[in-house]
Amino acid sequence: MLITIEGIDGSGKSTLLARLHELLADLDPLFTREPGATWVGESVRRAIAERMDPITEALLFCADHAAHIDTLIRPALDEGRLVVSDRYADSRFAYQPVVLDGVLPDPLSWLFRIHEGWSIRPDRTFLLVLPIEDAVSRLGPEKKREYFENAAILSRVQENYLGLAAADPSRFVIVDALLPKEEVARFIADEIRAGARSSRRRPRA
Ligand SMILES: Nc1ncnc2c1ncn2[C@@H]1O[C@H](COP(=O)(O)OP(=O)(O)OP(=O)(O)O)[C@@H](O)[C@H]1O
Ligand SMILES: Cc1cn([C@H]2C[C@H](O)[C@@H](COP(=O)(O)O)O2)c(=O)[nH]c1=O
Repeated sequence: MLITIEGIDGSGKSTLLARLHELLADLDPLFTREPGATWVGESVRRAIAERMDPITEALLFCADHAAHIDTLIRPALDEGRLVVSDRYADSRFAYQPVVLDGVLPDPLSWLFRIHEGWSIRPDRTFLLVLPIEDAVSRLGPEKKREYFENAAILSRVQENYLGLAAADPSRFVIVDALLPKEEVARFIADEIRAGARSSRRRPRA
């Protein structure tokens, strides 16, 4: 079963993942992330830091996703393991349309087409949602942030996430990221456990 955790910068994903490691340890999940689970992720970080052109950046994120699926996600799913990824394809569908706005006529369709035929659809996606000003204040001083991490961009990214969730309500679970950390983690851990139990009863398609 493939679970993904999504949300804007500062929504609490890393904090949540650290707690899920403890709460779900008995299920022996593969915890992984994008970008950064493969060496391709290092080129992505470099592209972000150097403000490479947006198409190069988008394609590097996609290359990281392909390598991530090939080397980690597919093998783990084939072994029947639970996989929990901190960011996944929806990060592309939420962030890159903002960065590619004005560069391509229809960035989201372009991104969907690039993923077609090889990406693996998550079984469930938990989307952490919070007011932009809370996310930005959690991120700390402006000069230390990556260029995505400003209120104007994050507000558009969160709108994109909410659009994706509205279009796919059976996959997305929207979670109030202002709730106390422990409440967020326990709610999501319980949902993952319930999903894992029912997927054991169902053969994989
Ligand atoms: N539910 C919460 N309530 C209050 N503060 C929180 C909550 N979750 C996380 N935080 C705090 O918000 C800050 C950002 O959290 P975290 O690094 O987990 O976010 P993130 O989504 O992983 O960000 P990024 O995508 O930029 O890596 C941290 O200081 C963390 O302690
Ligand atoms: C996977 C992915 C990520 N991003 C952005 C989102 C963040 O601002 C940075 C780095 O991710 P982190 O986990 O918060 O450190 O990259 C993106 O724009 N597109 C993507 O596909």
